[in-house]
Amino acid sequence: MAVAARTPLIAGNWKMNLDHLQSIAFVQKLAWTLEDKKHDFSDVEVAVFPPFTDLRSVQTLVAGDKLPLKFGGQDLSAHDAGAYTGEISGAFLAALDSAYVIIGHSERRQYHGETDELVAAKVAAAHRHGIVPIICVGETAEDLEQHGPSAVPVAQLRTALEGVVAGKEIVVAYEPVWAIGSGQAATSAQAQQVCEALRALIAEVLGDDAAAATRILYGGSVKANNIAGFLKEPDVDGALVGGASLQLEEFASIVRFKSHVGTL
Ligand SMILES: O=C[C@H](O)COP(=O)(O)O
Repeated sequence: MAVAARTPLIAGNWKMNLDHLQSIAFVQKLAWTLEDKKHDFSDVEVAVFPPFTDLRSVQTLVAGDKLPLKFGGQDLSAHDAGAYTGEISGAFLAALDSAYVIIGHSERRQYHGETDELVAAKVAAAHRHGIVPIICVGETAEDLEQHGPSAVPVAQLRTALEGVVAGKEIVVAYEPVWAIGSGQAATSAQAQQVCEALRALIAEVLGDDAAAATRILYGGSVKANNIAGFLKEPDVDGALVGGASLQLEEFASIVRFKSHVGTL
């Protein structure tokens, strides 16, 4: 399939790490490090996903210092307002200038019982508030053994796409559950195989133009020493990084993956 140019996106999911003071220090240092290395943010986009309690601090810093970093929430509510204790509305994330929101991360599915249907409702909520959802899909080791590499992620995405508002941007993150935090990343060929299947599904459901424009990220034990291998694959457009996004130099090196080409 001929694809349009897609700006790579390196997204750092901090999970439940760094409080609001630590977030300010980290974002400042990350911006300085990338500026020092003359990183071109229009060439490779960078986004961080702090805990909710950090978002206002990060927004204030990014806006005040006019930093070219994007940021967003790690989740949002399917509801917009009301008696939903503990939930965070997409309206609140939008009011803090969140560009993106992560939806359906495997840890939300595993520890909070999130279903594909709820993920679809959250995708719709993100689009109602003008936030680009990063829709996470991925198979467990058991799924892989029983159903092969693409069946479960494709089925998860098929349902999630029911929440998409026509014409609005999405990002998809393929994260094999067995690769998350395990130190055992998928091979770039494995990532490509599933990302290609996900792009074919997007073409089937949303059309060829949407498929060509949609960025598909790989996530799962991404490090500075394997990122360039993933990004050389035609259907991998970036990475959703967990543990390594908390290590300043490592994350900055992942962002600068183009400088690793030739070291593979
Ligand atoms: O959202 C990020 C993923 O869960 C990957 O985490 P990891 O890079 O620590 O394996």
